[in-house]
Amino acid sequence: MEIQYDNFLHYSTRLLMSDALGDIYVELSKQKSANSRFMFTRALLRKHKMLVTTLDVDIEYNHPILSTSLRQNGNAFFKAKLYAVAADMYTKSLTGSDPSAECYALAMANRSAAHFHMGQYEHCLEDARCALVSDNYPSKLTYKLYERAGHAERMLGLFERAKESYAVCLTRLDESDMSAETKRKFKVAIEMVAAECEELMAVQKRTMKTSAVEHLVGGKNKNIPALSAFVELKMSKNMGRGVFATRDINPGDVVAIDEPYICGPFSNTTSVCHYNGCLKFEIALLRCPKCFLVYYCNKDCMNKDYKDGHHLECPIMHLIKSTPGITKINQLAMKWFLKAYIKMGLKKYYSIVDNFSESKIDPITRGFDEIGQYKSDNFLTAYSLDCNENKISMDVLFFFNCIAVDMLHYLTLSGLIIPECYIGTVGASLVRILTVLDLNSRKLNVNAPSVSYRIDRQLSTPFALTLYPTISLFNHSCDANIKRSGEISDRIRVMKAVQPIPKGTQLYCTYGIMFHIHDKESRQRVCNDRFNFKCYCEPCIKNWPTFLCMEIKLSTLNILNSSMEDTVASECIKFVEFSELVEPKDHVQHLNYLYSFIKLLYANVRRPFRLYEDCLKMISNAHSISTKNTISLYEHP
Ligand SMILES: C[S@@+](CC[C@H](N)C(=O)[O-])C[C@H]1O[C@@H](n2cnc3c(N)ncnc32)[C@H](O)[C@@H]1O
Repeated sequence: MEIQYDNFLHYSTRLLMSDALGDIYVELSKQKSANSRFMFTRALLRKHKMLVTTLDVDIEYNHPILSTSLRQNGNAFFKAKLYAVAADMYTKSLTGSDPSAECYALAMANRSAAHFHMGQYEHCLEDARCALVSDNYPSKLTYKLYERAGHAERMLGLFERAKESYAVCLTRLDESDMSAETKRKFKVAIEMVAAECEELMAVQKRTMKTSAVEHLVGGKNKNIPALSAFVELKMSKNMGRGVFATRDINPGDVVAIDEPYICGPFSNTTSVCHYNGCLKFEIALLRCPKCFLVYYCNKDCMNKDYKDGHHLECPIMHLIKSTPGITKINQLAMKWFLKAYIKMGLKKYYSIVDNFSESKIDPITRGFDEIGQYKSDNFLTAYSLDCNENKISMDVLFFFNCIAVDMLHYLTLSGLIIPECYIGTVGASLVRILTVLDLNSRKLNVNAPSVSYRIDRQLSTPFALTLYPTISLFNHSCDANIKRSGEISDRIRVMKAVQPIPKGTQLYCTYGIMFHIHDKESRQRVCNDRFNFKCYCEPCIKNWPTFLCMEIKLSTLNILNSSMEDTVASECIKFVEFSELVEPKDHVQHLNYLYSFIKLLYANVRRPFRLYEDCLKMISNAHSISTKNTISLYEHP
């Protein structure tokens, strides 16, 4: 099996070097419960001194005299209008100073001014914001930073934000040591630019596109509010629980609108707010002034995150980032654990995870609350999602236990107090959280122009990792009949039917593998290696050919209903003409035509059939640009 975890051999190699690897996997498999597996692993890592003993990191930077002199050199270059050289000097000054010291904040502020003069408004904002969160920036100069931030925002077209910055600037004027007359003139100038922003905002509003609001077909499901009323949960022999249609569902129908239970940044992204549930894009985020590793769109998110657990996570961020496994999953697991633990308190958290026993629950009602509701914002719903804890091999399970031991140990060093009698259960819960995320977490990508402020800065990479508990109920098919709709950066995820789904049929999404692109062997390998299951979808069972080997012409072999042959043949000719004439960006305007064509083929042609797959692709692509992210989650007509 291909291992996708970083540093997978980290723990086993260290044990091997201490001559202690022995029969560890056999011993682990003998442990009767998840708690005892965790305690066994913890004892082993402790015995072989594999746990860190201190949170201290050796960073040698605090040369205030050198820093100050470099900054003063920078100021001289700045005065001579040599802004690039000045910025370089300020950077050198920053390198030598303690991030919590005044000289650091001053160098940052001065560099923001240099960036402004070079027309680098995004960098200017980044630096200005960084100086503003410092407790040591002189308050008599704060108005200047807000003025500069406002100017940079105005240049970037962020008029509303600029107006806010100017407003704060005016409130900080009293702290300045300007003369009364200078202050008066300064105030008039700021009020003028703020009024200009107001006018530009009005123009922006007039030219903004109106957004569509999505609704679940048939309204909300009574028991699973993020799903449509036209579906139900049912068990199937090969796939466990799954979502089935209780009425005919048409292409374009919305079948799920889900919000993440938990979400976090994808690796070191610095353009999206790290606070769970925000994920707002910003040009210049605020950095946590202590760990410098977490970014926020504003102070409110920073404060909320601190309360949700960042105060415990902050001193150990550098350790979490270097823990083996998948860093972003480890980080998300830590976030999830702290959020739940802090919200519920130790006793309640302990009792919930201790009472949870997957084997004792009816699989169909797993994750439902006491009043029969399955809600994506509920801890137990997310916690009871399908995970591979009982399917993964012992070496992988040992690896996850080691990560959980490390993470819990960091937390105790960071000040979390967990009595010894609770450690086994709490540690085992962390292993479960890690495995749930490993199977169910999804990437949130970005490649849409609307999330990038500059055309030349368009991104196409994952920016967040998320867990959607209701969408995780959908099983996979290499021929998905539902797909996500809207921009791929939308936090609220909308799933729409892309094919007809007759009553009684299962709704399938894709876990990233599609029959028309990947052959059966490679699909089965990914399902097995990445998700630990053997795929039982129709294309796998019937070994459907990939796109290039697919039937392209109509014949008696693929026509299901001979009385419809002529109609289907003439519609196919029209469709080919359509594909040649209409550009992909315009398919969205022809969705009703595409829906009717795919319905005609679904009823009359045996699959796989090339034109059906072409039409399916067009529908999926059109869905990905046909909606915008103003979606009301729990409101239906
Ligand atoms: C995200 S969960 C889907 C919901 C899950 N069936 C449940 O009972 O809650 C993923 C798991 O469903 C099963 N599964 C999903 N798609 C499958 C497929 N095409 N063939 C076989 N099993 C599948 C596998 O056990 C997989 O680990």
